[in-house]
Amino acid sequence: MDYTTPAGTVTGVDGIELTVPAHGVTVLAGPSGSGKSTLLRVLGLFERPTRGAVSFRGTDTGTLGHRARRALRRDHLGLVFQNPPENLIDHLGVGKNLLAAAQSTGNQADPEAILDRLGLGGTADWRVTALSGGQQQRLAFGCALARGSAVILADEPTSQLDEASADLVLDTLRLLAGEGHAIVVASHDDRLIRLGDRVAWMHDGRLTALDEHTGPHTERAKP
Ligand SMILES: Nc1ncnc2c1ncn2[C@@H]1O[C@H](COP(=O)(O)OP(=O)(O)OP(=O)(O)O)[C@@H](O)[C@H]1O
Repeated sequence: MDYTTPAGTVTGVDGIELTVPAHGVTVLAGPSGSGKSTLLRVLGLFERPTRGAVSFRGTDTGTLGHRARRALRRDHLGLVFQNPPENLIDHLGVGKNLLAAAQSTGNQADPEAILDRLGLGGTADWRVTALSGGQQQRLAFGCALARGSAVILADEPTSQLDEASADLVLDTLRLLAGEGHAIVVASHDDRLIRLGDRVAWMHDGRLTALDEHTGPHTERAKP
């Protein structure tokens, strides 16, 4: 993925070969500037790669037109940004955010049931601004659930949160992965890296190691 800048061409990621399984948590890890967010945007079909291909369930998304890509993104992919308020519609209440998310894909959703599962029971009538950052972030994952997103992509979802709120987001990721969603998350957070079923280590825009994790979650060393 190349970017044209006043200083010349900058390569965000290059030569990445990665298969994201339909279930479990895949963490994109690596230092700042290693290409995690770029890869997430390419996987989330927000950017077309300059070279190479991104396939979803066997379809090369490069062969799709703009509308078909947008429909695929809307119906199957949920993106959760780093900054909690960016993920929500602030003039709608908590429950209405979930309903709006479900309606955007023609899905049926039970806001109360989703809120209960996320530990946010009883907040359906609250304004989203009355929720803490961690609660807003969990609601953003709830919106991806309401949309019925098979793949949920999240960029540094714990970086703006205190430790206790981040813990609750980690619980939410475990819950979603346990319910059969594919989670792809870019993060520096060691606890999130330990939670991953697989960790794609990145450096200078390249994939340097893929750490598959099959047993109970344990500490893992950075390559
Ligand atoms: N829109 C853009 N225009 C120009 N260069 C970009 C753009 N997006 C990313 N880059 C460049 O691509 C490289 C990878 O950036 P990226 O943001 O993907 O890294 P990152 O690992 O997510 O970093 P961080 O952890 O700091 O968010 C960097 O050199 C960055 O400057």
